[in-house]
Amino acid sequence: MLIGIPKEIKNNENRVALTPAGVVSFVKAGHQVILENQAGIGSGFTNEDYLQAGAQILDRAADVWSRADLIMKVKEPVASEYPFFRKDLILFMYLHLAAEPELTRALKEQGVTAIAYETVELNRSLPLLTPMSEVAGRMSVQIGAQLLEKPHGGKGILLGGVPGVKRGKVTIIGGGVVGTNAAKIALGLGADVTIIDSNADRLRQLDDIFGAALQTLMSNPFDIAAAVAESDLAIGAVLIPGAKAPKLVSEDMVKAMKPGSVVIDVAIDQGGIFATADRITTHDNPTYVKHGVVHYAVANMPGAVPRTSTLALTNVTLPYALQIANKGLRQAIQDNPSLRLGVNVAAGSITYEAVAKALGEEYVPVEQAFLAVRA
Ligand SMILES: NC(=O)C1=CN([C@@H]2O[C@H](COP(=O)(O)OP(=O)(O)OC[C@H]3O[C@@H](n4cnc5c(N)ncnc54)[C@H](O)[C@@H]3O)[C@@H](O)[C@H]2O)C=CC1
Ligand SMILES: CC(=O)C(=O)O
Repeated sequence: MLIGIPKEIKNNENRVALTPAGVVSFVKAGHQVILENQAGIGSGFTNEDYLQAGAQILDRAADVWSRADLIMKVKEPVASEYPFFRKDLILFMYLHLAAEPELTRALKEQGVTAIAYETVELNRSLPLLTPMSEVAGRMSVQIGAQLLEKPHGGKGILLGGVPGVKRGKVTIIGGGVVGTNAAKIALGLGADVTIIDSNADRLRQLDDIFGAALQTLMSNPFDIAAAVAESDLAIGAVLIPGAKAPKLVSEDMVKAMKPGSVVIDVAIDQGGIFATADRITTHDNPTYVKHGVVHYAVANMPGAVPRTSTLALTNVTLPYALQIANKGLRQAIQDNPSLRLGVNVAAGSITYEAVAKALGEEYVPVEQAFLAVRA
């Protein structure tokens, strides 16, 4: 198979979908890799590194897209990439389609097979989302702490406090991978941390992990409102796989926060859980102020720490990509139910139920979608 790696073009997205080590694995398995000029440079990998690994470098993105059978990227295609879509193309990358109706339409119209990293599922976990959630969870507190500083628009609070002065309050809504990693860093800084989740078993696990240092709360509007109102930093970390994020924090709840408080909606890639996170921001211009509260809503947070993120992401995506290349797509998804769950669009249909529901469209199981084409 011919695997294509375009350079990421989203704002400040410095990750790349394949490392030179990944190229070696593909080449050893009898495949070819074509890479856009300088695609890896933001992550510290030069053209020379890729050439030595056995890849071919092409100058133009259009050539990579038009020649490859399988395009691996990190982030979802942006509008200028839609013209590259074609019927026999396989895409493997983050897609977040519940929040991307235009992209979904373009994929369906062109008959592309689109596999989303974020819905590949193994033993009730999301192995291709996990490492980036670890990164974003840790970053959320690092960034929140900085935004709370006065020169960054915050109320001038040091999250850990100092002896004789109260520590800052952090509320994390969603206690999965992002939430747990945010809690780790916030507790490490000495903050007063509360995690809210709708899953009682998850709250028990968190209590076992962190002990009395962490306050756990069951998710309901009353407790969310009370916790958010008294937070210096509130973090959105809820996920219902494939679906649009539920708006758990209303505009009134945000209005009840003190001026200079900070909201980091990590779940913005799925639409966000704060009603006031009404736009996606970029690393160039990451914040805006609404009701006196500083909001951060960057959908590609790990793109700012690309060296760590590229290595962590490609560690987990490569084995799945190799299965697609070695067996062909249809055999690979037949043999591996985890990978099958990643197929969001195929043969002109939406093949992931939560995405179809979020967009108000018909859901067609992937086998049926392929059969319809053959018939
Ligand atoms: N902005 C960015 O750059 C990044 C965003 N993300 C996003 O962060 C979000 C969270 O991801 P993960 O932590 O990996 O997901 P996860 O599946 O590990 O955790 C989600 C948690 O939300 C909880 N939850 C579900 N409904 C809830 C409700 N009504 N109230 C409270 N909790 C509820 C679940 O029980 C679960 O513990 C996702 O949208 C993911 O795509 C992840 C990485 C980077
Ligand atoms: C999860 C995701 O969308 C990201 O890492 O950018």
